[in-house]
Amino acid sequence: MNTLAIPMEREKGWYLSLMAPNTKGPTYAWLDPSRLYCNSQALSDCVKDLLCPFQNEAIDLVAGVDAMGFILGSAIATTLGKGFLAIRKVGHLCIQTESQPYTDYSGNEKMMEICQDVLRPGLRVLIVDQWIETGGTIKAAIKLVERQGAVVVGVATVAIENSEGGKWIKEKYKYSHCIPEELQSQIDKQYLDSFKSFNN
Ligand SMILES: O=P(O)(O)OC[C@H]1O[C@H](OP(=O)(O)OP(=O)(O)O)[C@H](O)[C@@H]1O
Ligand SMILES: Nc1ncnc2[nH]cnc12
Repeated sequence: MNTLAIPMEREKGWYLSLMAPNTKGPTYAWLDPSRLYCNSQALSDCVKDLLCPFQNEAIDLVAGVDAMGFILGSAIATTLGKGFLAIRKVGHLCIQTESQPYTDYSGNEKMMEICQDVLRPGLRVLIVDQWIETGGTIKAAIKLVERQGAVVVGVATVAIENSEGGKWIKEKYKYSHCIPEELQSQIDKQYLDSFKSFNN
C-alpha cells in the first residue's frame, strides 16, 4: 500500500482503510489510526468530517487528549483559528494542575491532568481524541474541563465504539466521528474488512 497516495475517487470515510491492524498482541489497541494522518488528503478530510456537525457551534478553544488527540486536536484548532489546550497523562506538566483518575481499554488505572489557569466558567471547549473504546479516557477529560466551569461543546474522535461508555457519550454530548454507518459494526467487532488486504 502507498500510504501517501491520494485516490481520485474518495467516498465517505475512504481514509479508514489506511488504518493498520495490530500485529503486536492484546496489550495494544486493536489498530493504529495514526497512519491516516500521514496522508495529507486523509488528514484534511478527517478534520473536515469531524468539524461538520459543529459548523453552527461557537467554539472558544480545542482541548486534545494525550497523545494522539494532540495531532487531530491541533489540526482542528488550526482549521478553526482557535487555540489548543493539552490534556496530559500525569507527570508531564510542571505547573499547578487538576487531575482525574480513569481506567481505559487496557484495564489499567491511569491519571490525566490539565493546568488550572486557562479554562474559566462559560468557555466553550471542543474535546478531541483519536478513539473512544470504553469511554474511560474521554469521560475523565470531560470531567477535568467541566470541573473548571467550562462548557463541553462536544467530543470529536475518529471512532466511537458501541460500548456502554461510547453510548453514554452519544446520549449526553454532541459528537462527531468518521465512521460511515455501514462500517460501525466492523468497528464494534474490532476487525475491519480492509485488514484482509492491508500490507505495510
Ligand atoms: O475509550 P478508552 O478505552 O478509554 O480508550 C481510548 C483512549 O485510548 C487511546 O489512547 P492510548 O492511551 O492507548 O494511546 P495514545 O497515548 O497513543 O493516544 C485513544 O487514543 C484514547 O485516548
Ligand atoms: N487508538 C485506538 N485504536 C483502536 N482502539 C482503541 N482503543 C483505544 N484506543 C484505540
